[in-house]
Amino acid sequence: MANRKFIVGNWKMNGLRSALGDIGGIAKIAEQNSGVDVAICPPATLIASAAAEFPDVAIGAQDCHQASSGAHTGCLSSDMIKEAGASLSILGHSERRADQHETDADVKAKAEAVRSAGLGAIICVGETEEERDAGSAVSVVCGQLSGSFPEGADGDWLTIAYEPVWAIGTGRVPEASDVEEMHAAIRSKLGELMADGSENVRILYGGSMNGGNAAELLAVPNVDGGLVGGASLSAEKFGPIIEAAAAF
Ligand SMILES: O=C[C@H](O)COP(=O)(O)O
Repeated sequence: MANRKFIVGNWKMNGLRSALGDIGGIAKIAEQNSGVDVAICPPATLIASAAAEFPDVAIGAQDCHQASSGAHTGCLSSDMIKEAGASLSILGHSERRADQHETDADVKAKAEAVRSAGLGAIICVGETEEERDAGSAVSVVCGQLSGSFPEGADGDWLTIAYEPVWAIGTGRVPEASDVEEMHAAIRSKLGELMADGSENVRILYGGSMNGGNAAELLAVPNVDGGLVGGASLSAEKFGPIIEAAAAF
């Protein structure tokens, strides 16, 4: 499984019903590049219609509450996103860690809830610019990974996304050597955290990936795909990334 690239679009808080056509366009490109796994994570309001209209592309959520039900106004459970048609959820994105104060413990609980529902999880980790400048990027990211890691995980449903916070939406991308160092550290940490199957966990890079830099980033050892924000919002921009992944 780890030899198939995985390209995931995170639409964040973008997209009304009028954007469903873009998902259709992306689904078509995904179908033409069947050697790549592709998923789109639109806002929760579009999950059901996207999943119904485009059953051949994986649709994911951007978050999920750790509880199965209860007094959590505005939140969605893993069963709810599954019923809507999601097959996976992004968890612990740095924007949620910052804006909603999500902790590693929250992300771990969310991942366990997602697994219980039979969904895939993409757990996000990444350092701030200050942490990188201080030389602590690898220890920060490995610490986040350990703290966010679900109990007893095997490799089949789990993906890790390394997203340096300072590269998200900025047009700045780390040196390939820095990406290589971090992905190797994550791979090694996964080996410590998992009894077996760690080699099957895909590690995505995220942060200003686009059609112009995707091939170089995807060629870095242990980069098994991409988690793409701004460049996933249209088939025109996302297509070249999927096509770059298909070349591996
Ligand atoms: O989840 C996606 C990432 O935050 C990357 O966003 P970006 O591609 O707009 O930099």
